[in-house]
Amino acid sequence: MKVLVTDPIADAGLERLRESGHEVVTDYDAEGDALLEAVSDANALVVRSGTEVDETVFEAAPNLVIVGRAGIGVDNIDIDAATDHGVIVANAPEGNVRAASEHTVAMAFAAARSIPQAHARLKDGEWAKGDYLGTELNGKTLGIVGLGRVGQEVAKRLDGLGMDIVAYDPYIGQERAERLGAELVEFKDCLERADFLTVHTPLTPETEDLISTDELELMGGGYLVNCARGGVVDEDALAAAVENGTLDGAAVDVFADEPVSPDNPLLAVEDVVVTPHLGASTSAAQENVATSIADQIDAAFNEEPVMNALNAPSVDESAFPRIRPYLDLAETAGKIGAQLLDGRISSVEVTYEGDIADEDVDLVTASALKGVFEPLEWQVNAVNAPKIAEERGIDVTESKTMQSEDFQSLVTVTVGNDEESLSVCGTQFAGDDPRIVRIDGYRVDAIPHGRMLVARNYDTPGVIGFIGSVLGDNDVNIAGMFNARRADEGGEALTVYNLDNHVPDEVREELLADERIIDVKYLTLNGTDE
Ligand SMILES: NC(=O)C1=CN([C@@H]2O[C@H](COP(=O)(O)OP(=O)(O)OC[C@H]3O[C@@H](n4cnc5c(N)ncnc54)[C@H](O)[C@@H]3O)[C@@H](O)[C@H]2O)C=CC1
Ligand SMILES: O=C(O)C(=O)COP(=O)(O)O
Repeated sequence: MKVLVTDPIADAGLERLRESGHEVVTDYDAEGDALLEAVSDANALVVRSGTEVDETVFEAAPNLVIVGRAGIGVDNIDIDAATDHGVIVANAPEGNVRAASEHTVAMAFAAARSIPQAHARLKDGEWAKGDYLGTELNGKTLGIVGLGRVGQEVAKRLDGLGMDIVAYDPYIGQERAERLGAELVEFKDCLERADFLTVHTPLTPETEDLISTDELELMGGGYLVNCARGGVVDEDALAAAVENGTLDGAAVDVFADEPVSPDNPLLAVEDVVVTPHLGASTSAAQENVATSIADQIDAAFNEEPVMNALNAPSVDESAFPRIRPYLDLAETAGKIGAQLLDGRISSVEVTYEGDIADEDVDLVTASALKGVFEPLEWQVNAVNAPKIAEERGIDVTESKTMQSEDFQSLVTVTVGNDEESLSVCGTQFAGDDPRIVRIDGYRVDAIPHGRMLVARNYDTPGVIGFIGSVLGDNDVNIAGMFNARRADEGGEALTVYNLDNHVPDEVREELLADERIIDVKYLTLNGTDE
C-alpha cells in the first residue's frame, strides 16, 4: 500500500508504516496539481494542518482508503467529500493535548509578562527593566471558551496556578465543568468576567469569528489567548482591540491563513505575542500523533476498526473480535436480499437477536447496507453506505432483541420495496462457520460465499433433479444444495445451490422455461465472476 505524507510527521510514525510493509512517500511541498498527481495512486494520505484536503483531492485519488490527520483539527479536510468518496478520515485527538495546553499556559504568561518583547530588546543589548510591569495570573479569572480536551487540560493547569475559572461551552454539562473547578457560564458572562480569555473550540461555521469587536469590547481589558484556530477570532478586530487599548494584550499561535502573510495585522501590534502554530510541536506530541495515525492506517488497510474515524462507525478494539464474524455475514445477507428482491429498494432493516444484540453493531449495520447497495453498483463501503441510504431516501432501521429462538446470535437483513419485503438471516456457528439460515422465510443452510443459485419452484417430484441436470449439462458443478418448502407438499419451495462455476444467462433461461420453476436468481457474493 502506498502512503503519501504531505506534512512533516515524526520518524516514529514513518518507521511504523514502513515496518508494516507499506511504501511511504513524503512530499512536503505538494500542493495544487502536484498534490493531485502525488495522491493519484495513494492508498492513504497523512497530513497535519498544512495540507488542504478538498474535494479535488478525493476525486484525484481513486484508491484512497483513509486520510490520517496527525493531530486534532480537521478543518483543513472536507469530511463530507471524503464520506461521499468512501474515504475514512481519522485524527489523533489525544496525543498533542498536553502540548497544546502547555503552550496555551506559556502564551498566557508570555503575554502577561511581555517575555518575547523584553527578550528581543535584551538580545539587542537594551536593558529595558523599567518598561515592563506585568500582570500575575494568580488570583485572576480565566475564561475558557470550549471546555473540550485541551480546554480541560488548560483549566487543570491554571486552576493549580491560582486562577478562578469560568467556562462557556454549550455542549458540556455543569457537572463535568464543576469537577474541573470551572463555573459554566453564558458566553457574555464569560467574556465580561475573564481577565484572561482562552479559546479552545474547533473551527466550524458556528465558531468562525465567534470573537470579534463586540465580544472584545465586552472583555474590556485583559488578555486573549488563541491556540485553537485562527478563524475563531477575527484578526482585524483583535489587532485593533490591542492597539486601541480595549485589551492589554494577546497571544496568538494560529492564524486564519497559514503560513501567515507578513502583512497580517496581528504581526504589527507590539502587545500581540505570536508563535507560528507551535502548540503541538513537542517531540512527545509528534511521536504520539504520528504513531497513532500509522496504527489507524494499518487498521484501515486490514479492515479493522479505525479508532478515531470521524466519518465511519468506530468499534471498541476489545469488542471487535466479537462483531468481526458478523461483518461479512451481514454484508452477504444484504447482497442476497438486494439481488432477490425486484424493484427499487426503499427500506432496509437490520435485526440482531441473541448475544450479538448486546454489542455495538453500527459497523455491522453499515456492512449490511454496503451489501445491499453493492449489487446496485453504487460505489459503496461501510463509510459512505449510511449517507448513501439517507441521500436516496432509503429508510434504515436497526432493532435488537436478546431473545433468539434457535441460534446463539442471528442477524437478519430485510430489504423492502414499496410493495413487499424479503428477509435473509445469517448466523455464525462455532469455529468461524458462517451460514445463511433463512431466506424469505424458508429455512435453508447455505454457505455465504461465492456463486449461488436461488430457485423458487413448485414442490413437485423431479424438479430438483431437473435443475441438477441442467446445471450439470452446462458444466456447472454443485458444491452444496439445500431445499426447503414453505408448507405442505405441492406448495412452493425454495432451493439454494452453492456453485463452483459461473451460470450463464442462457442456463438461467433454460431453467425458467420449465413451468415448474417460478423464478431463478443467480447471485455472486464475492465480486464479479466469469
Ligand atoms: N495550536 C495547536 O497546535 C493546536 C490546536 N488545537 C486546536 O485546539 C482546539 C481544541 O481542541 P480539542 O480540545 O482537542 O477539541 P475538543 O473537540 O476536545 O473540544 C472542543 C470543545 O469546544 C466546544 N465547542 C464547540 N463549539 C463551541 C461553541 N460554539 N462555543 C463554545 N464551545 C464550543 C465543544 O463542545 C468541545 O467541548 C481545536 O481547534 C484544535 O484544532 C489542538 C491541538 C494543537
Ligand atoms: O492538532 C491540531 O489541531 C493542531 O493544530 C496541530 O497542528 P499541526 O499538526 O502542528 O499542524
